[in-house]
Order: sequence, then structure tokens, then C-alpha cells
Amino acid sequence: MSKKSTTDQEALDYHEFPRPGKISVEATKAVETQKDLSLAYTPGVAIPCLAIQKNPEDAYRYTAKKNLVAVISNGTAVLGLGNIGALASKPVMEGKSVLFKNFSGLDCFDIEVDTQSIDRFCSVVTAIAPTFGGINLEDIKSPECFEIERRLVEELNIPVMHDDQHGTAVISAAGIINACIVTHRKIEDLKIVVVGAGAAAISCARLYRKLGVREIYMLDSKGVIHNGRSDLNAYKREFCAGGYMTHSEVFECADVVVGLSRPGTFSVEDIKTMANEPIVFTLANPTPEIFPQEILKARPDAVVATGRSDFDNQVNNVLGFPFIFRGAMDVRARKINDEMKIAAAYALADLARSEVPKYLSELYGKKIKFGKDYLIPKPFDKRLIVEISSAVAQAAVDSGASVMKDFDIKAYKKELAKILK
Ligand SMILES: NC(=O)C1=CN([C@@H]2O[C@H](COP(=O)(O)OP(=O)(O)OC[C@H]3O[C@@H](n4cnc5c(N)ncnc54)[C@H](OP(=O)(O)O)[C@@H]3O)[C@@H](O)[C@H]2O)C=CC1
Ligand SMILES: CC(=O)C(=O)O
Ligand SMILES: [Mg+2]
Repeated sequence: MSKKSTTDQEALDYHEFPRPGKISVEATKAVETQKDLSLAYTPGVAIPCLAIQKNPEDAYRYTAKKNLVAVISNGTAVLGLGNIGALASKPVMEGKSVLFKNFSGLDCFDIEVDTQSIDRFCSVVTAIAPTFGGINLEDIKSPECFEIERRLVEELNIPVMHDDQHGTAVISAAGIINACIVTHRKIEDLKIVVVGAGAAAISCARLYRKLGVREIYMLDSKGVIHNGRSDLNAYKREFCAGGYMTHSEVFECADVVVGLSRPGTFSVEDIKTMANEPIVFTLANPTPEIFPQEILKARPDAVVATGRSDFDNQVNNVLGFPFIFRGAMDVRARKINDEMKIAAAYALADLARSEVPKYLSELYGKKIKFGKDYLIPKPFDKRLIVEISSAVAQAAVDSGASVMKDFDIKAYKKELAKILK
């Protein structure tokens, strides 16, 4: 497969024509007569306003809040492109909005906030939060993203999740669970190298530990993170290797490498020294740390995944955020906790191991079957919304993140199945 599956001009044309951008707003009520206008606007609109003033819960009844997510970025870590600014991040945020709508039926506004100050960013998000039923933070650089998410989760009573952290953690965890099955490994025996020590890397490594992984080495732009370094923030310090180790040493006999950094941060020479059937996830976007064909040339026994849509095994948070928010919002969870993330990871892994519907094989032009080249479901799998959102909703109810009474997962699954019909 060539390194470039689409041309730059195709990408620009897609975004420009037939009208600029990727999203629009649609009305859900008719406003065609004087009577409609009197109901939708003044005087009729005053009635739900006053109802909501009296009982804020009524916002979920009379407005679009229940089904509306905000994708919010300050453009400081856009894909792997770096700090390109709020405005330049807009195509990515519009893209996430489209994916919310198409894959989970959630409506979405993208909001680009032009500030690098944690205080200012949090006060903007807090101020606009009443509009939304959930807030997906996106492409905010580390370490600021950790403090931003912590504060907003604490302050707001709707689900807030930094997608690059937790979406990525859930999907890569699902990929690792299934790669272990394919290569006959136990998760608790894995030696994992995480290349990158930013938003995605730290949260992925935290989730791997929660799944039972004991041996994790992390690298940042200065090398291996170890006790002897004095330049580490508190988040990186969680992943200190005991003593000094070289870059090459951590790769020796490693079972898994997860790249969450930028192109070229590790090499095929590193992969050559890994264990048999190495699990190699090169997840930097848009350009992976190493392209799959180079990995497979050096190590034909490798199990490989990227974050991109044009290769097999797309380990990308698109498999997470639409469904995690759908499940969390439908049961009015106040938070997205670890139980919900772990439930999502196992549900994703399980789904990949079940028989693949014919329409997916037709869409991808080949027979798709669980194995080395199909570790993780395809984004167009219509069962994702049913299986992942229901697992998340059930975990929210079981863990107390939602106080919903009488949650009926069977009935909920039936409702979910109707969304993409
Ligand atoms: N597939 C997917 O679903 C996702 C992929 N990603 C991708 O992961 C990458 C990182 O994203 P994110 O965590 O948000 O960004 P951050 O800016 O938070 O983190 C980037 C990290 O890369 C590290 N890095 C840079 N150069 C090197 C190097 N030579 N060796 C080792 N580490 C290095 C940085 O080190 P330092 O701390 O020293 O600066 C930093 O820790 C991006 O390419 C992004 O597209 C992110 C989310 C989802
Ligand atoms: C996929 C994604 O969110 C990223 O690369 O930043
Ligand atoms: Mg992102």
C-alpha cells in the first residue's frame, strides 16, 4: 500500500466543495406558519424558558441539550501537527463533529478557543457548558490537558472527557487485549514500551496498568523516563523506570510498542530486537512513527496497527468517543469513570472477535475475519453503537456515575439499534 492514499488536492477539494466545511445545523421543528413562529419564537418560547428557570432539569426536556456535545480545542496539540492554533484546528474539530453525528447520532458543535491559559480555557468552557449534554476536549497539549480536564470534571455535572487521553486509551487497550489473544500472550506478562509521554501516552499507560500490565517503559523527546531524570513533570514521574536505561535497551524483548509521539521516534532497528510476534502500534497522526510496510518488511511476524483510516487495524479514538458519550449521556452520567472506559475496551475487543456482517466485508472489498489484520472493529460497523454505548451505560449505572433507576439494557440496545437505521 502506498504511503499516500489520497492527494493533498483531494483533501482540500473535499473540504471546500460543494460548500466550505463539513457540518451545518438543521432545524428539528417546522417553522412555516404564523402559528409555528409564535410557538418556536416569541411568545411561545417564553413558556419553556420559565419552566427551565423553575426546574433546570427541564432543559433536557425542552431543548437540544440532551443530545448535544461540544468538541472543544485550543489547537495546542492538533493530531501530531503540534501547536497550530485554535483556528487551524477547526477542520479536525468539524471532523469529530461529523463522526459524532454519523456514528452515534449525537449532535455536535465544534468550538475553538483561542487561549493557551488554563484558567481562561476552563472559564470559557464552564461558562458555555449549560448549552451541552457532554463536553469532548480535543487536541490540547500536555501537561496542561491534565489540569484542564481535572478542573472541568470537578466543576461540571455533565460528562467531560479528553478524547486524546481516554478515547485513545480505550481503543489501544482493546487492540492490545486482542493482539494478546492472536499471539497467545497474557496481558499481565507483557513488556510494553510507550513512545511519547504526552496526553495520549500517559492515559494509555495508566489504563494498561489498570488492565493488569506490570512492565511499562515510557520515552519522551529526551529519552527513556527514569528515576535519575530531574526534568520530569508529575505525570511522567508515574512511569519512571528504576535506573538509567538507553532507548535501545527498553526495546529488547519488548512484547508491545505503542507510538504516541511523532514520525521517526523509533526505528525498524528497535523493532528487530523485540520479542517474537511483536505488537507494534504506530499511532501518531497523520503520519505514523513508522509505516506498516517498513515494519512488516523487517518483522513479517509483527502485528501492526496505525491510527489511520487507510490501513488495516485502525486504532483510533473514532471507535470510542461517539459511543462513550452516547452511553454516558443517555443514562445522564455525571462523569466518565474508569469502569466505563474498561467496559468500553472489553466491549470493543469482544465485538472484533464476533462474526463480521457481510456489508462490512463488501464495504472494504475483502473478507474480514478476526486475526492479525483485524484486531479491532471497523468504524463503519453499525454494531458499535449498540455494543459499546450499552456497555458504557451499564457500567455507568453499576458504578454509580449515573443515578438512573430501572436501567434496562435490552430495551436500551433496541433503542440504540434504531439510531443508525
Ligand atoms: N490514533 C489515535 O487515536 C490517536 C493518536 N494520537 C497521536 O499521538 C501523538 C501524540 O498526541 P498527544 O499525546 O495528544 O500529544 P502531546 O503533545 O501531548 O504529546 C506528544 C509526546 O510526544 C513526545 N515526543 C516528541 N518527540 C519524541 C521523541 N523523539 N521520542 C519520544 N517521544 C517524543 C513528546 O515528548 P516531550 O514530553 O518531551 O515533549 C510528548 O510527550 C500525535 O501524533 C497524535 O496524532 C493522539 C490521540 C489519538
Ligand atoms: C485521532 C486523534 O484524535 C489525534 O490524532 O489527535
Ligand atoms: Mg485528537
